[in-house]
Amino acid sequence: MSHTVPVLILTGYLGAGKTTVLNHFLATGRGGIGVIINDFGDVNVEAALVAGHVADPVSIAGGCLCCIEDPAQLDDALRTLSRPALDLDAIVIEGSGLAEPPGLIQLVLASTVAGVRFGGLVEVVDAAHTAHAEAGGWDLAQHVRAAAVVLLTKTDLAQPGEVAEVRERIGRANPLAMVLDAPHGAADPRLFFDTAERTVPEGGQLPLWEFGTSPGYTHAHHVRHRAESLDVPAPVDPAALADLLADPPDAVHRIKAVVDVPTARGLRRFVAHSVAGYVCVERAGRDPDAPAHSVVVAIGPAQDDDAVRPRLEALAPVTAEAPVPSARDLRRLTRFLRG
Ligand SMILES: Nc1nc2c(ncn2[C@@H]2O[C@H](COP(=O)(O)OP(=O)(O)OP(=O)(O)O)[C@@H](O)[C@H]2O)c(=O)[nH]1
Repeated sequence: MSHTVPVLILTGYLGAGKTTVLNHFLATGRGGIGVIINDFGDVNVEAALVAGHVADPVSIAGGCLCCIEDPAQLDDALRTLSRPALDLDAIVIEGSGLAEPPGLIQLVLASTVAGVRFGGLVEVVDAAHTAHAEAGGWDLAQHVRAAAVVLLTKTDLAQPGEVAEVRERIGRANPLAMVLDAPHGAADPRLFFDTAERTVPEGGQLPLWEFGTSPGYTHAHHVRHRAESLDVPAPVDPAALADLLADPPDAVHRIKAVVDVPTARGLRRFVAHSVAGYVCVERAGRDPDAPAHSVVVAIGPAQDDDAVRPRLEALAPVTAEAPVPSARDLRRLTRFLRG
């Protein structure tokens, strides 16, 4: 049989921890891994969050892969990454936070690229924010049903009893899935390969592909979400950003930002995340000669009244002439720094 590269699908609601799992996997795993990333918004921020761990993540932005009508973009990416010269052990597709697992599986199964095969689906579930995700239209049962492995993140933030309850609900929806705690993405990378190995079912094994081809499955377009973004050649106001992250408009579940902030010692770059108002900020390196650049994306269930745009616009531009933010304003952002 000719060699085919397994394609693993990584799904999970907005901010569940997919990139964290992927980065942990890439940092601790062995072998060559190709990565395909799908951003829901037009601004391609996800690749920057994975970059540094992998040579060239292939990025598909501007919409959910599971909704695209023309799969050529995905096939192009799979064709590129499955070239024998690259000799990759696996390809991981990180779905956007809105991707429906069956839709993605279907897409991989329907791929015309001869060098790949479907290698299983790993669903990442944020154990601390399921209620918020469900309020946004995410459906736990629907998401875990097609998974071979379910990874529970944010177990460190969950209330007592919350993790057990989520586990129990997952068990009811998909008794055959392997459910594992993966705080801060810490899952054994071998799992991914094992998942790939288990795609040919033996006695009772979940026939994963059926979820992608089941005649009973019609792609229900996910609850309409809106991504608003700010992409400016300028630094942002750290205090306004801290306020937005910690107290986002109701319609926003997820914010991710890669921003420059002016300080007394020049521009500093930060990566910031907010999931249901839970904030995490990290420092990032920047080329001192590079011009200022800030990207902020806010995503959530669409609502008619737009409270999001003005909050984004309030972040920037911070011009070269503007006074450097006070140490107090800077601390409002840096108090969320991890470690
Ligand atoms: N405390 C805690 N934070 C976590 C854990 N896993 C992920 N995070 C944080 O949650 C935030 C979102 O994580 P990501 O990995 O970017 O989530 P994602 O699912 O890729 O996000 P989208 O691509 O926007 O859907 C980041 O700040 C992570 O550091 C965890 O187990 N515990």
